[in-house]
Amino acid sequence: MGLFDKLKKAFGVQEEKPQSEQSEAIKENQADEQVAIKQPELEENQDKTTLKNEETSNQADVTVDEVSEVATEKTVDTVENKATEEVTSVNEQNQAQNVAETQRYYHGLTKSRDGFGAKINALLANFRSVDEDFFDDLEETLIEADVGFEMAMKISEELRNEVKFQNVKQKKDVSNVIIEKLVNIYEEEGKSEDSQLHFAKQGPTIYLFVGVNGVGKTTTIGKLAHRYQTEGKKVLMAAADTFRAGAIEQLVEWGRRVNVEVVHKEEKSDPAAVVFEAVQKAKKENYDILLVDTAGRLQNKVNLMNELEKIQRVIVRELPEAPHEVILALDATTGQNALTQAKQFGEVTKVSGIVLTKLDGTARGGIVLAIRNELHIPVKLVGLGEKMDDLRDFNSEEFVYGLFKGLVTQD
Ligand SMILES: Nc1nc2c(ncn2[C@@H]2O[C@H](COP(=O)(O)OP(=O)(O)OP(=O)(O)O)[C@@H](O)[C@H]2O)c(=O)[nH]1
Repeated sequence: MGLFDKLKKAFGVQEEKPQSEQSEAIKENQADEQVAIKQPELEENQDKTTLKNEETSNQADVTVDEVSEVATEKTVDTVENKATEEVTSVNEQNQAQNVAETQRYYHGLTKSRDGFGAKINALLANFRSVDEDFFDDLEETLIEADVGFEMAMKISEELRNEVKFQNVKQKKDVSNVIIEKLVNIYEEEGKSEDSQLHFAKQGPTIYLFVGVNGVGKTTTIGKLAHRYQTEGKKVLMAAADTFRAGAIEQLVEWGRRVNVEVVHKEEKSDPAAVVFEAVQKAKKENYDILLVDTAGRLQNKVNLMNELEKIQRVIVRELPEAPHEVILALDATTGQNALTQAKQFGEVTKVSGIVLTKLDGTARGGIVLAIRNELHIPVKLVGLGEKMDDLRDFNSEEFVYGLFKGLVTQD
């Protein structure tokens, strides 16, 4: 089933209620709805549970082969019950985690969802017939929502065809077709995208963070350090943004807050020297992961390129497979500016993934679609708030649900 069909199926739950009751029902029954959204996964989990139960029960049969029949029945019963209880509890935990994840995305994308919904509704309210003026307005609306110029043109073109072939007759069909196109193009473009964060097979993993000041790079590094530290990993950070004294202090402060050591030197020292020291320490003292903050001065591209090349040379000399990720931090609230920054950074270094920060603070979540369609760099992490655990692995489906929930209507 395609992503849009899943979306329709998931949102079908709301459609059974009258329009006026919907918003109240959404608030009250959010948890129920999240479970409904996850139904295919639930079914899948239940299948797995049955499988596991069958395996456990087979193992139990072998164990009790040599004992008396009565004892056998009792033992099998106990083993089966215990196994079922254990699997059920794992299942419940998974379900709870899925619901929590859906809710995070849903809340984190409130501004974007409302902004996008309002734009589409305003557009639909303004036109009587689907004519050329409508298509002009549609293109403008989509560009304003930051889905990107190319995508806006593509959707407008495809909608023209649908209208021509009479597949679109009513207003509600129009908004469905717009979202269907957005979702389908987004899904199609992401087929070969790898949104996983990669780790070293052995020895320390190194992530290099790039991005201009103020985008939330240091905050992301701090949040990630906290995540890995909580998972029991040995984490180290390197303050290789030596250009600004403030940047060093900020990372040191994060280190204090999350109880992670930070390698740093004085302001204006050679960033590659900081990285060299940090990599040596990570190797010698068996750290699992090293997170490197760098200065993102795009104003002087040649300097930036030289600096990043030197840092990477130092890393590769010590650990030939590293860095395992070069992550570009982009601020979602800056819209198209973020795309421009990504293109410029792409010219100076090979970026393996994007962390899109402050997604909770923007009404233009469409930027995620534009990044995929125009840049082909996977978004690997998203910032959905200021709290430490508001940094999430990017989940494409949750994102689409969170952005379009309530905008799709049933036939
Ligand atoms: N709402 C929200 N705020 C965020 C998020 N990520 C970062 N911020 C805030 O954005 C502001 C700037 O973040 P910083 O980490 O200081 O930005 P940074 O300084 O780019 O990093 P430097 O490149 O070192 O200058 C801070 O107030 C953060 O709390 C997010 O996902 N959501």
